Amino acid sequence: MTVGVIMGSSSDWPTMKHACDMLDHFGVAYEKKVVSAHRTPGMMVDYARNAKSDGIDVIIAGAGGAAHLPGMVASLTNVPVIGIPIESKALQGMDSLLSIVQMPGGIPVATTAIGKAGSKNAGILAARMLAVNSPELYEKLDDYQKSLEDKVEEMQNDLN
Ligand SMILES: Nc1c(C(=O)O)ncn1[C@@H]1O[C@H](COP(=O)(O)O)[C@@H](O)[C@H]1O
Repeated sequence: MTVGVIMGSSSDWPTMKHACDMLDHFGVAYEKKVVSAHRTPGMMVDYARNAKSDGIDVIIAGAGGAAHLPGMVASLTNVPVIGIPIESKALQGMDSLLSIVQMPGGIPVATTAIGKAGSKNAGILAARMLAVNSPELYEKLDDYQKSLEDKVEEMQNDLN
């Protein structure tokens, strides 16, 4: 059970880190790599074509601007791809979002929100996908959900 975390540039890491933090939290194994559809197209094709045989069950792909990486990877494998739109400087990530979310029918990418929260959710979503075959992981996700309830209760207590 391994997640492949890929990103178009190391400059995406401050955002992508939040997905990895969640995978760490749930004890899900992952590998992380810089792979770019634009700068390393050959490497991207090899990565996506070999993902299944390399034991990768879910791919989390983050990219910013003309964010073609998640969609291109999804076109080359049937391993599910979660796309994270990185918050770009010029257009605040709207360019990344629209590049990732508007896939043509037939090649799905599960697109998250822009930036940090999206990245965090990508990590949780990958864990939820893997939990289909792991009661132990499902239990950890239940515990996490419960911890969110506890946090809200604390918030309420702070208000009182
Ligand atoms: N969107 C893509 C792809 C791709 O989609 O293949 N490769 C790099 N990039 C993005 O370019 C932005 C700027 O990269 P640099 O900071 O390296 O100049 C990054 O957000 C990266 O994801």
